[in-house]
Amino acid sequence: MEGVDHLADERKKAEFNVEAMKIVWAGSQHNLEVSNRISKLVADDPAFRKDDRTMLPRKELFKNTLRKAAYAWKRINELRLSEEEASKLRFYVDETAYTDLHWGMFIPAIKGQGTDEQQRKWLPLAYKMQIIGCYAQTELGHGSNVQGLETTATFDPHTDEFVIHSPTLTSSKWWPGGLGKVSTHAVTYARLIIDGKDHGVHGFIVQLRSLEDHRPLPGITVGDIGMKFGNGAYNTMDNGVLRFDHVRIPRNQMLMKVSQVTREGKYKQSDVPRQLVYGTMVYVRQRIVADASCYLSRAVCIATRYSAVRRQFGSQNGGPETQVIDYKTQQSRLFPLLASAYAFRFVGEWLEWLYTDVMQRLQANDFSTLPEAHACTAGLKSLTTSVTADGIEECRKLCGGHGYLCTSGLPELFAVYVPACTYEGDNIVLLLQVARFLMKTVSQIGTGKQPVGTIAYMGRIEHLMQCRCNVQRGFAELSADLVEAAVAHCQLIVVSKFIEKLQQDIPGEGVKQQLEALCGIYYLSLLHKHQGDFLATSYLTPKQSALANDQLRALYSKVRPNAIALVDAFNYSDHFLSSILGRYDGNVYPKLYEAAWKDPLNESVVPDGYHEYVRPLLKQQLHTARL
Ligand SMILES: CCCCCCCCCC/C=C\CCCCC/C=C/C(=O)SCCNC(=O)CCNC(=O)[C@H](O)C(C)(C)COP(=O)(O)OP(=O)(O)OC[C@H]1O[C@@H](n2cnc3c(N)ncnc32)[C@H](O)[C@@H]1OP(=O)(O)O
Ligand SMILES: Cc1cc2nc3c(=O)[nH]c(=O)nc-3n(C[C@H](O)[C@H](O)[C@H](O)COP(=O)(O)OP(=O)(O)OC[C@H]3O[C@@H](n4cnc5c(N)ncnc54)[C@H](O)[C@@H]3O)c2cc1C
Repeated sequence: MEGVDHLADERKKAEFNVEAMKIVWAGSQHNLEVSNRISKLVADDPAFRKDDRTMLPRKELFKNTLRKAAYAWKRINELRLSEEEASKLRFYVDETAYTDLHWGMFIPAIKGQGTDEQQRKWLPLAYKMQIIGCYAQTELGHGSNVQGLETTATFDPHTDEFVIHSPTLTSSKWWPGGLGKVSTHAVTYARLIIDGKDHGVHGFIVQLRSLEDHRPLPGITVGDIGMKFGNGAYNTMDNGVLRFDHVRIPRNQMLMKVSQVTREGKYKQSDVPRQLVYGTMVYVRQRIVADASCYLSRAVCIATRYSAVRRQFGSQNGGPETQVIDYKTQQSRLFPLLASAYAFRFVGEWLEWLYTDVMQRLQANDFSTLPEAHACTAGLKSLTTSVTADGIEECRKLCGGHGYLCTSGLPELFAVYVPACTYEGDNIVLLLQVARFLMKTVSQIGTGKQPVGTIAYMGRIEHLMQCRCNVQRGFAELSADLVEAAVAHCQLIVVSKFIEKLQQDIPGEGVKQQLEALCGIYYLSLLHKHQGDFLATSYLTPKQSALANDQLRALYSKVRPNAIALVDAFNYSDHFLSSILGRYDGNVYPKLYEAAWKDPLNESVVPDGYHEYVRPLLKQQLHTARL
């Protein structure tokens, strides 16, 4: 029935002020107001339609993305949107595009690694989109091992230029988003060679395509790497391949904040750590953590609403069957994900603060917190993206068969999100970085150095003080266990930031109580999952473990009547969710039925191909049957 809210009874059960929770989720009243305004702007504009995305062939899909990106830019300028509003617009348009890499990596790379003079030259062009850039680091042969990159940038003192070259097939740049078909420029990572000496990997601004006719410049071979996983999804992006054949660029196009090459060909390093060349990755990892809660909450919103609509078994005296959300098994799969969405929201806020703090310290030449910032961004990126990708898939299963339909919104959401476990650092490779940081900390505790920040707790673990460890010895052999330790460390950060959030003043009737329940679900479900470890190490007795499980079940019951309101607080429009199962009004069945008839296969009653391939079979069967 149109216009009826099938979830109205569920909404009436809420024991807290949903509007106040919306503010907590958005971060502030101001953020909520901007979100509401921009979300409506996008939803009301047919140019941002996306319900046909999974059905479009690649070329059409890609052209459509180009159209949307150009239109979004036009609207940003017409409406004079601020950076914050433009970024919200990109969020609600909800289509991965070359612009993500231009704004998200190309510009930050120039800002972070370019000198003031370089920034003055390149940033105004990039801000006006008079040049479009990408981040060309990964090669066919190496992604994780950045120091293994093979592209060379050889200084030619006669012409005061670098010669950028791809010496092998495996040195071809491979994967950069926006590179395949759109970017005019790339921040390209290459080994700096001066006078035969290899100075390691550095960033260079290289023009790839003509600003007149968009054709590749001499010496450049460039194209798209082909279709990726899923329909629609990440195929709106032109991930590219790029080869250089002795391409010359002026010396001043090496990004020279961290190290410089003089006119005479002298290599000089600033006082800043060379790891700042990796700074763009730290920035983007932080952004990815902030985004994880958005993707997870979206899937959880769909699965929660549908679980309240869907009924199976349990009818008494001809009454309605049981809502599947009332099954404890459904709750034990769904509610920890709901709790994780909130937990990731708060840890994302904290990480943004940490990143800003580190950047301010770097400005003042204080590099002391850089290793911790690297460990936190790498570890939390790994944890939150893994849980989110697995969580989206779990939400699909929680929706039963209908979750497998593209109209549920979940298959595309999974396909577009799952590469986050790989890009910006493979999740295991990143956890190994955290493990290395933890082992270094243990070795420093042994020398009497007190750990601070997110590792302060290690100083309170008695037996660690007696440990003497060499970071390398046994590291590879024990790396699988060390990765588990790294995950546990990151989970501890998430839990402690959730608890810190609860210590703040949180207005709104019942809001804090709901967040306390979610926080409990978050840590108790982790405790439940890893109870074997806790029991084996005697951190818990079997009795405590059983009590914790009782408490977890009690919290599921506490959250149950509030579940719909807790996902309403994410404040997602139907346009943004793009899911029949997750509709705000819960009017699922008529809309599923209606959508099926819109599928291109149903445009004709007899399908194309029937006469060639089906009818001959049927005729043959008829003949056999007569025999
Ligand atoms: C139109 C309107 C507006 C629109 C707005 C749009 C906004 C968009 C926002 C977009 C946000 C997101 C977009 C996402 C798109 C993503 C697309 C994907 C991009 C990519 O994937 S880019 C490529 C990423 N590649 C990687 O991540 C590679 C992973 N590998 C590495 O990071 C490293 O090489 C390594 C860490 C594995 C290195 O290991 P190792 O060889 O041991 O290291 P070394 O190089 O020798 O260095 C050792 C020491 O350095 C420390 N270290 C390492 N990394 C860092 C770091 N990043 N920061 C600080 N320190 C670092 C390391 O710990 C060692 O220290 P130690 O010697 O132990 O003290
Ligand atoms: C959708 C998408 C977009 C991307 N966009 C960009 C972009 O814009 N710009 C760009 O430069 N790159 C981009 N990339 C590339 C991306 O950054 C790399 O793919 C990523 O860093 C992983 O590197 P890899 O492919 O070399 O994986 P590999 O390192 O080859 O990983 C293969 C396997 O080996 C394991 N492994 C690797 N090293 C170790 C180790 N030391 N110890 C234990 N196990 C290990 C990994 O865990 C993994 O299981 C993108 C990738 C994707 C999928």
